[in-house]
Amino acid sequence: MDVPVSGVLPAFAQPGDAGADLTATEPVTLAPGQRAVVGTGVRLALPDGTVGFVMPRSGLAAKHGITLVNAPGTIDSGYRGEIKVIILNTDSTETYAIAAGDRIAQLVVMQLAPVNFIQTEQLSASQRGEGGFGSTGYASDQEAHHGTV
Ligand SMILES: O=c1ccn([C@H]2C[C@H](O)[C@@H](COP(=O)(O)OP(=O)(O)OP(=O)(O)O)O2)c(=O)[nH]1
Ligand SMILES: [Mg+2]
Repeated sequence: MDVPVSGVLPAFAQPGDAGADLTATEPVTLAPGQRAVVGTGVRLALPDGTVGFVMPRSGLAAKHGITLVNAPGTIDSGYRGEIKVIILNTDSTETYAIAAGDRIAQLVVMQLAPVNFIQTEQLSASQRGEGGFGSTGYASDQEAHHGTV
């Protein structure tokens, strides 16, 4: 799909990538445990029926403990403001310095199913039923299928 962009163009690093990289417009230094809202300079007009998700970059996460507080951040199709990244340094000892132009997150655009929420008295039956939160067990050899929480 074509997505009109004003300002900075998100860029795919490789053909086939799901996420297009988002870069910081300004330098930011994050002390251990500190978060910051960082501009990307990207403004989009996502087509109706699509959503953008701002996702962490796994390299920054694995090497430096950098993640996003609200991962994934949701970009509504009607949003025309600057995409911002709510970045967090989870490392307990190391400060992390972001320079202007550094790739700090990635944008994944997806198509949505149209949804109408309809109030009802009774939901259809399913095999899972109300089971969740580990109801099927935690590992292949552990107590699986022991019912609901
Ligand atoms: O990581 C993010 C998350 C959101 N947004 C922008 C785009 C999105 O469309 C808007 C609102 O986001 P969300 O609905 O998650 O925030 P909210 O707290 O519910 O705000 P609102 O009342 O404006 O919906 O903020 C960003 O730029 N970056
Ligand atoms: Mg909202």
